[in-house]
Amino acid sequence: MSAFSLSDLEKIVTERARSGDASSWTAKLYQSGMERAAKKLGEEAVETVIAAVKGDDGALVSESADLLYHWLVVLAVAGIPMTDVMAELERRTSQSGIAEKASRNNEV
Ligand SMILES: N=c1c2ncn([C@@H]3O[C@H](COP(=O)(O)OP(=O)(O)OP(=O)(O)O)[C@@H](O)[C@H]3O)c2ncn1[C@@H]1O[C@H](COP(=O)(O)O)[C@@H](O)[C@H]1O
Repeated sequence: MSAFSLSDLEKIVTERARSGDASSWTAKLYQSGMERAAKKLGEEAVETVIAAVKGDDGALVSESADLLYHWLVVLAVAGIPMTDVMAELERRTSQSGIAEKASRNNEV
C-alpha cells in the first residue's frame, strides 16, 4: 500500500498554488479563482460518477485521484485547511460512538 497521503498532497498543492510558477497547473487554477476551481471539481465529480456507474475500475481510480486533487485546490482557494474537514468527520464519528466501539474492539 502507498504511504502517500492526502496530507502530503495538500502540502504540495498549497506550495504550488502560492508558487506563481507559470508551468504549474495548480498555480494557474488557484489564480483563476473559486468559480473556475469549483467548476473543475464538479467536472471531476461527474467523471468519477460516470466511471463508477460504467464499472470501469481503472477510470474510477484515475478520476478519483483527479477529484481529490481538485477538491484540495478548492479548499486552498477558500483558505480552509483539510484538518477542518477531518475535525468535522471526527466529530461525526464521536457523535455516532463508532470510534469508541472500534477502540473497545481493538482492546479485546
Ligand atoms: N494531482 C495532480 C493533478 N491531477 C490532475 N491534474 C491536472 O489537472 C488538469 C486538468 O485535468 P483534465 O483531465 O480536466 O484536463 P483537461 O481536460 O486538459 O483540462 P481543461 O481543458 O478542462 O482545463 C490537467 O492539466 C492535469 O495535469 C493535476 N495537476 C497536478 N497534480 C499534483 O500537483 C502537483 C503539482 O503540479 P503542478 O502544479 O502542475 O506543478 C503534481 O506533482 C501532482 O502531485
